[in-house]
Amino acid sequence: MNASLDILPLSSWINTDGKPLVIAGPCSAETEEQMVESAVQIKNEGYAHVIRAGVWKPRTRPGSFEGMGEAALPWLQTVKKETGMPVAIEVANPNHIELALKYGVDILWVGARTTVNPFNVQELADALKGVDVPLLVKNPVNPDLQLWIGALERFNRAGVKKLGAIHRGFSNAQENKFRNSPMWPIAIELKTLFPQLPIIGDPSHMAGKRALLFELTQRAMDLNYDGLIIESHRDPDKAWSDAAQQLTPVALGEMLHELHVRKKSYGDEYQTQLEIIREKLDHLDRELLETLAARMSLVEKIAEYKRDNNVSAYQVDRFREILNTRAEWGNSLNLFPNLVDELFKLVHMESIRKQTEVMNQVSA
Ligand SMILES: O=C(O)C(=O)C[C@]1(C(=O)O)C=C[C@@H](O)C=C1
Repeated sequence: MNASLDILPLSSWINTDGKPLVIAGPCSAETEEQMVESAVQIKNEGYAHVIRAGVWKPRTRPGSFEGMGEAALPWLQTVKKETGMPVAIEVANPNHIELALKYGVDILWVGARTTVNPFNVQELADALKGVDVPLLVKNPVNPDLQLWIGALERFNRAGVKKLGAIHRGFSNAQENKFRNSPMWPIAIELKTLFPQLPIIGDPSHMAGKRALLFELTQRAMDLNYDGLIIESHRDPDKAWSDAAQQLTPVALGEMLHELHVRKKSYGDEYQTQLEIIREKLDHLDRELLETLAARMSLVEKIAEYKRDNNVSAYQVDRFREILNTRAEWGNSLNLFPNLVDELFKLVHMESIRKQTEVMNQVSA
């Protein structure tokens, strides 16, 4: 894909002493007292760099608490005064941006339900022209990487260089363990395309419940995310929104303490050892591809034979047999069953594509 983003590194706009950025705070700003008390407790735990709060809440259905709106913004000024920490809120329209800037909000984020709509995103981007404020863009609710990239591009083209992405997971069509499925490969692909783009994990919205927070947070660290945005409330069970997924500031501190924060690399000796193993991997990958290419030429041979005899490309019985035997072989080699299953489904799809191409070739 031909795309590029001209962005500044995270460390140029916030100092985290080389640690992952931690943005913590209540789902919603409910009262000034709740906001300040939650923020002071978070500050006292010593792990967070930024206090978050929801001021305007996009809710699935009307009637639930939709945020305190502008009234909550002076409370965030009090939070800044009491803690000395920067504050971050979600914005969904140009008016939100204007108010956030008027009240000195330090970092903005765009929610998943906004990222999904390019008209909306463009309006926000236009409102941010000439404004020097860091902006984090949540993934769209649907698993569409292009839409996520499109939103990042719109902001970047409007001149937003202090830019990052928040991975909050994707809406589930069916019952799922997670409130929003992480679908990690989508975020990995984003990072692969834009290595300089900071990625912040949002385990709270992926999890939907406290019990799942740790595994998601650890996974984000294992994938070398640049930071975390986590909901924390002085009294989570009494929270006006997202009660089940919020942690007390102390519980959040305990959870972060348990976390293994991974490094990107580790010294010369480590690097030398790694290079030796990577060389072996290069060799094996090359062999893997040569084997695949040899397999494809046999598949092509079958295609010609099938074409001459007018036989269909797809052979269900043979494909089922392939899946079963390869699953057994994989099992005996200690390979993860999904890997073997998906690999052969992918290889088979390519066989079908190639065979239909060969079989439908108009002869010269
Ligand atoms: O065995 C065949 O008939 C093939 O064409 C090969 C192959 C394969 O890739 O292994 C491809 C398509 C069929 O559906 C089944 C198997």
